[in-house]
Amino acid sequence: MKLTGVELRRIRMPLVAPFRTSFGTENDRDVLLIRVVAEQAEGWGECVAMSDPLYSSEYVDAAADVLTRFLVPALTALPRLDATAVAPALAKFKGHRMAKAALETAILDAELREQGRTLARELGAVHERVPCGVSVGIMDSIPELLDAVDGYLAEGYLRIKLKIQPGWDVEPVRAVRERFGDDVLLQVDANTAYTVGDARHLARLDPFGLLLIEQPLDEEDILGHAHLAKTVRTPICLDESIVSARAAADAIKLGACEIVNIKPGRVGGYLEAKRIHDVCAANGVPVWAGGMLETGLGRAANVALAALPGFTLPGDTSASGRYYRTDITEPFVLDDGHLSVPTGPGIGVAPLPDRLAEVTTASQWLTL
Ligand SMILES: O=C(O)CCC(=O)N[C@@H](C(=O)O)c1ccccc1
Repeated sequence: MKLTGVELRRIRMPLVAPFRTSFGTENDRDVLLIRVVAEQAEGWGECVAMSDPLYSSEYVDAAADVLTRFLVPALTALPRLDATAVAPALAKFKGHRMAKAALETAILDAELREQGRTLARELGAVHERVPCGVSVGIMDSIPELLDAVDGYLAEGYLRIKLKIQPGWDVEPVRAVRERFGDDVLLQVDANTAYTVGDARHLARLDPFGLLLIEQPLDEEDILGHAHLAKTVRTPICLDESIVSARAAADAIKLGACEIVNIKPGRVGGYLEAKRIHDVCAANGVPVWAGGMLETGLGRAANVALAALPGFTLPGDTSASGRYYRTDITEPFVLDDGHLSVPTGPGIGVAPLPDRLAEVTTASQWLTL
């Protein structure tokens, strides 16, 4: 593929409601999109970095900078450019996996559009629609939480994920179980808010039949999670810790997790995400698709990934309306608790020009 130009497009999308996690509250998303223009087609990628380095070390301004100064120039030096050449060409730059993922996705989207092939097919998808879960933030009160969960269950979500932190964990889980019963698929996500000294406290979640406890400890505390697994019966799932297929293999071998949340932005792109899926499948470890409040662009690609055979748990692949009143693509709408895998070439969706213009805050054209 011959690139003729790359656009860095910044958009601001208000959330339908504040989204609170153990590391902060999001009221709107400042999103960096990448559009690559090749001779035969163009492609889009969404950078999932947040505005502040609170989920991981990455943040949007840094992603825009590293793309402009290092990542995009490195690609223009390549004799032959296709999606599989991107990660090797960028490997010399340390970290910045979300920025790298967005660029690789845009190249992959353009390449697949040129060939008339879908991302789902490219990754090895085996389903045409995927079961959807929903992530529920930390709330000001238990009644407010129960109302939110009630609404999501009424919308048809097949799995509830509750954000937890010290002081908001056992009681909210108990309240949801008491109100909605034992059959609701329920899991919790701590976003690294606990320490291994909290093992006995976290074991108090065991009686509630949770699917998993997601990332209770620091992302670098792999052995801490392995130790925790000896005290807590509920399966441990890792998110922030799993930054590559190698990290997944190590964490599994060390007994640090029984389940993995795969987020393409966190691991450097959809090709690495597929490799993590394969490593987990080889070890009998179920995976599910995580989310980073993506617009319809990232959402489309995540739904394609979630259709791979090893994705046996509902993901955070919620409808567009979970976060945005109006998406920048045709909205993803829940149908009987599922989202359909896009069938168009590439990621299968593109921004609606008028809608994109409404939310655009900046645009930078990188000539190559
Ligand atoms: O449904 C979604 O897209 C969000 C799912 C979700 O809870 N994401 C969490 C996470 O830690 O997994 C998150 C929220 C905000 C920022 C980063 C990550």
